[in-house]
Amino acid sequence: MRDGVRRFFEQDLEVKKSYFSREATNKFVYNSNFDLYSSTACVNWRDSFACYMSPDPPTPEELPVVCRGAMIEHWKHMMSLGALLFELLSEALGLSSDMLKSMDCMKGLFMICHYYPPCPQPDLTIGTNHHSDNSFLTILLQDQVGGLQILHQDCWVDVSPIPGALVINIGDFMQLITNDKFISAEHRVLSNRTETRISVASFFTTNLLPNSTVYGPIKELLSQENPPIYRDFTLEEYTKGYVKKGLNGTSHLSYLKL
Ligand SMILES: O=C(O)CCC(=O)C(=O)O
Ligand SMILES: [Fe+2]
Repeated sequence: MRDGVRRFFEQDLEVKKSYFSREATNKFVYNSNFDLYSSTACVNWRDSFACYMSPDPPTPEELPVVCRGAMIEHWKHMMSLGALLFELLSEALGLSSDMLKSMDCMKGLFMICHYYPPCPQPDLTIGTNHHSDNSFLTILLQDQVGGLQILHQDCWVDVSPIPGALVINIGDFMQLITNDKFISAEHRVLSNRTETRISVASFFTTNLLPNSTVYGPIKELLSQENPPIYRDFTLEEYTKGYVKKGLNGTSHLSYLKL
């Protein structure tokens, strides 16, 4: 998969250009900084391409030839791993194992592939600014370069790459529906001077696709001692606000606080 991502970004510029778009609901888009024009957040040192893989998978022809096989293969693995993770998380909440799946938490899979070129002055920029993901869950594949950090007790901690390992992040939607039982992971990516870094983030969300499903804190998790913290929302509504705010280091969760 990482080789496929590299092939896409390192191919002929004219071919790459044909995929460029800022139309966020297009099935496949290639651009730099999705929030470049929508927010005042600082610009990040990376290019990305993204694709809506579920619920309506692209035809192979809709994907770039240099990475289409890898993307389809990776997506299938993400769907089966996602199913297992949602079952385990449901059980961890004391709910029936199919609860999160039955709420359509894995209806949408939005795959984002990042390419972080080396930066001559890494201290003056950042690869990906401080944020938590607008997903239920994100499965992240990173290469061996490093740079990913997670915020733990107000300190940035390196998430050092482990060969063969994936990073699983709880996203904002999971925090919202579990009424803070699970907390979304705040993270960022540093730039480096010498090496290109590649990562693939598989977001379980329908993102900006029309989706009228209304989510809110799961009733079974609420009680008199644990009243709802958040109001109901749709994934589309949340994501629109999230894109507008951009990756500016502040959480969008407070927007839904009761
Ligand atoms: O490149 C990475 O390791 C992280 C990317 C990321 O945080 C994201 O796509 O939300
Ligand atoms: Fe992220």
